[in-house]
Amino acid sequence: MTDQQPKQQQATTATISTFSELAKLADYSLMESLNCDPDATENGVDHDERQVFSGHYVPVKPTPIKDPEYVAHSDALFAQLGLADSLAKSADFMRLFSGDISQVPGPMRKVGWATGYALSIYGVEFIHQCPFQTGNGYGDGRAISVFEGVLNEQRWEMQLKGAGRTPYCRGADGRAVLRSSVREFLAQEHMHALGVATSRSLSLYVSKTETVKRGWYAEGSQSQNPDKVVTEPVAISTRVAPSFLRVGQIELFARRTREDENVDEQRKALAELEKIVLHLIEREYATVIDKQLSLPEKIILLAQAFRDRLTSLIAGWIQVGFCQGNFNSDNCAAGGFTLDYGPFGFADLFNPQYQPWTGGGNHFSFMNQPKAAQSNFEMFCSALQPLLTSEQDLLALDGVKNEFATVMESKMNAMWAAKLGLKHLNTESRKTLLSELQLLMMQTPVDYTIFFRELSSIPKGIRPLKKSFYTQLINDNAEQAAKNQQIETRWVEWFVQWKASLNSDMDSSIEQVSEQMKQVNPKYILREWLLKPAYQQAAVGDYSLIRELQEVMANPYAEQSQEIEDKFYRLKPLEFFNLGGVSHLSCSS
Ligand SMILES: Nc1ncnc2c1ncn2[C@@H]1O[C@H](COP(=O)(O)OP(=O)(O)OP(=O)(O)O)[C@@H](O)[C@H]1O
Ligand SMILES: [Mg+2]
Repeated sequence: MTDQQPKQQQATTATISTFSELAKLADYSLMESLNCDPDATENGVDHDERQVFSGHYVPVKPTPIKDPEYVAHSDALFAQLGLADSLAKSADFMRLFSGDISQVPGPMRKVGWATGYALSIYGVEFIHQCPFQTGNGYGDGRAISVFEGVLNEQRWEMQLKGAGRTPYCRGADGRAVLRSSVREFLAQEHMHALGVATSRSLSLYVSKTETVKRGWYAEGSQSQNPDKVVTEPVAISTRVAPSFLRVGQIELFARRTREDENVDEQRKALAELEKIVLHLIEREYATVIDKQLSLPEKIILLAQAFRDRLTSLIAGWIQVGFCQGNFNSDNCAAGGFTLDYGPFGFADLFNPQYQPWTGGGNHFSFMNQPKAAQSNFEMFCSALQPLLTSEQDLLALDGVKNEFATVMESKMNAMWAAKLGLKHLNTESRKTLLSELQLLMMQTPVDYTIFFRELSSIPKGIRPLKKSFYTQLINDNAEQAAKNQQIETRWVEWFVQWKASLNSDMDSSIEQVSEQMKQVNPKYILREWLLKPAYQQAAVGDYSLIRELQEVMANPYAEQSQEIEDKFYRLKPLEFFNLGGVSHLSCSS
């Protein structure tokens, strides 16, 4: 027997197969350094909207959904956490993750918590839009964390979404509907499978009897805004991440340091800011920032490390065709991963201005995401400033901030180069190769995923690439035919240039380069028109499409069966163009 075998056996026996074993792993020790809202009721039955003036969190008891039914769980995340699959349908587990925390065994607490955060949109602070005109009403309006603990040597937080009102609910119901919960549940795990950092999906339960009303689109509607009120079942999905700290949260405490003229209040606010920043380091950056360093040293390293993660994240989004849609600072995880799958979308057509959310505007569109991230990063750096006093430290932080665009650009270049199978895009001719490709993709237009996947096979000519062309969208008249001919000629020229670059970079076999390209150019992507039938069927109790999407989208870079290919590796059907709820959507809740 080798050394390896006993270890593997140990890993198997470490599986958590009962709820009480999971509960035993609860560990709130890091939270103890944080401040609880002094005005909160201790048992968390605090569900009315109100201003929260201070403290890092508010104890809140979730409101369970009525008659919960199991919809889905992520077997990939269960395996990573060491949870047995059988738990997902067990009574205790289901009770908690459908919102009933009243019966959990210790050391788990019978109360959850919500956090406040500030909001800035594209670098502009939003304060007066909160119901109290102070900014003290913004925060987790329907997200409630219920567990923090160490599983498989990593600390995780588990957070219910749609578990009822919190003091930050701003008059809303605190619920999430099945439609948006299915979208978020599937997208989170798909994103992980795509290799892009993200919060994860644990479980999804729906109520068999409780519904809420939401504005949505009538069948076949092309309206921009919802034109119908629909009654939808409520659901609770649970997401899991090392923490749910957002840029907006750091901003909130920084803002408070300059709000009050009273020196004592300022000092208190500064202490709260310092605590949340140290907590962020502990939760998200403990492995890269040494505990022994001084506060200013930690802060500069934190800014650098977050910049590194955030720029990689955005390059990852562009790589896979993802548009977050609403990339405000409150939807920007300070750990540098994807958070809040509300108005998101995976692009069918390549369009730099792709923006699935009708309320999002151009500034959060597909290719503007690097800029949106930069605004969030700048707000993050400004929020750290009150903790630095020396000129030298402030200059160092400014340096980290100012280099964002350069770092972002180099990550984008590396990402495009990888998608094209090239080693770099550093020369002028390579840059032209990329810009001409982007222009051609728009003018043709092409399906972003299918194009790069077909290119990854390194074809001999452009014919296979045409599989990605949306020629169906183009009018068939003489003028258009002439244009198409010109575009075709430009494609051929582009292809010849690309092949020449590929050959000049090639130091391994063509098969190896093709294989590498297939590792960054997914074959399967969670398109909105695939999600729609899945949540529609789920609303009538049929979860089979959700299961199928879970399986297919868990292996987005793999070749799968012919049947799967025929069904999922397809251009967007014509009837889905301009369709409300598919091509575009209003808010997501
Ligand atoms: N039905 C609702 N009830 C209470 N609050 C809500 C509801 N829908 C949205 N909110 C709150 O409005 C704010 C903005 O909504 P947004 O769509 O970004 O959030 P979300 O999808 O609920 O949140 P998250 O960022 O936690 O994924 C958030 O603070 C959110 O908690
Ligand atoms: Mg949000």
